[in-house]
Amino acid sequence: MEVDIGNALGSVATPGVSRGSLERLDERVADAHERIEAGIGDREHGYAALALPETADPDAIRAAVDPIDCDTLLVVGIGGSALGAATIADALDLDIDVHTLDNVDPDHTRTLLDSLDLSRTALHVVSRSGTTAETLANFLVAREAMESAGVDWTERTLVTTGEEGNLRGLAERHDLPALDVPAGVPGRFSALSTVALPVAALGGGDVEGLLAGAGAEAEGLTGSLFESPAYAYGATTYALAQRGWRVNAMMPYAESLETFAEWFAQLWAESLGKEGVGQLPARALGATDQHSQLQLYRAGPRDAMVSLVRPRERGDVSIPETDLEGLSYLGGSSLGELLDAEFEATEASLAAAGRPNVRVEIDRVDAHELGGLLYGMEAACVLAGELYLVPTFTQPAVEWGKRAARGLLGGGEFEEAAAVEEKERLVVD
Ligand SMILES: O=P(O)(O)OC[C@H]1O[C@](O)(CO)[C@@H](O)[C@@H]1O
Repeated sequence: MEVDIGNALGSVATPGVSRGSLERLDERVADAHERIEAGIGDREHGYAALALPETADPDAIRAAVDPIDCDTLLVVGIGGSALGAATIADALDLDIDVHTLDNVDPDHTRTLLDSLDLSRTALHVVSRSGTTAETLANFLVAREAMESAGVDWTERTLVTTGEEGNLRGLAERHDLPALDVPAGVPGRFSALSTVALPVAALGGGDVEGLLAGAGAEAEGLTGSLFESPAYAYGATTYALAQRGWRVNAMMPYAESLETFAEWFAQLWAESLGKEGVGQLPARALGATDQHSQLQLYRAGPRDAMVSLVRPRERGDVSIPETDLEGLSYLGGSSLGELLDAEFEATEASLAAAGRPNVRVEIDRVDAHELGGLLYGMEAACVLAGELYLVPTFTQPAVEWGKRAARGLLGGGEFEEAAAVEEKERLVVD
């Protein structure tokens, strides 16, 4: 990935980041890089994610999926246990249909299961903890649907999970093919592992290409934001947040990268949102959200930076010549040219309003470039966590709600459940 931070500088954005500040910040980047390298080398919790280009084992993943013959894959997982696979499936041309069950909306789950030929569908059930309620509930519902359809689910279910937990027990009891989640890799950093790569392996995708792209980005991690695109992105977004730009709108200009923005949102929010700091990741899509969100990013509170992402190469569709009044300027050009013009125009429009934005470019949306983009954003996030001085690899704040929900469902005594009952009420209807 290539990162252009020109429109984050003080000469463009108000407030922006001066070159002097970037140079001073680069001293901290050098220290942080040493810390990160040491963590990678020692396979420390969290940092181990940045070793995946070396440690992931495509052959083991392929061996696990080889027995499974399907036209459709249903990924049953949530958060980091689903978003990586969904991003890969959305971006790459796979020869299977991929659906994700990453919520417990009864209508959606029912409609999706009813729409599938379950005899040609495989399940990939993914949970690092092996205890996540939504994932296990959806698995039980999907399994029952397969049984009702007379389909032997044990023939078509792959599991990725930790050493312990309900899911591990289930896999052993039914002798299901099971992959281990990589040690020391939090869910949101696990796209390039046994958590998400099976979708590429099952769908004829280029698993080695994904890892090679990530590896190339890893080689680019030097101790300076002026040399490493990932660190340039991580350091600049941090510096902008310090100057009040607390929202980061991730805006890819490719439909195939829409889910990437969702994946990025978990990475950025769950890693950096703690101890009162962090940046709110907003999901946007270019050019579509120029016609919905851009007004706010250009003229709303001075708190939103925009990250514009695009592939330099893409297929294209020419726009037919027309003599329709006012449209002849479009005739003879192409949708790709229009999209690129929109990208550059939006970038310039934000700059003209003194609103910071960062450009992220990849050559094209393929396995290699996607691997590099995912890895680059993970490394950017790890660096930003070092600069924010927060524990990047934990997410303690999500546990309160889990205990409350479990208590409400009779899954044990939890004071949080009681707090739900005591909700303050001022109902207007
Ligand atoms: O893989 P698991 O343990 O089911 O967790 C799913 C997701 O839930 C979280 O723990 C948040 O609740 C995320 O960090 C994680 O990606």
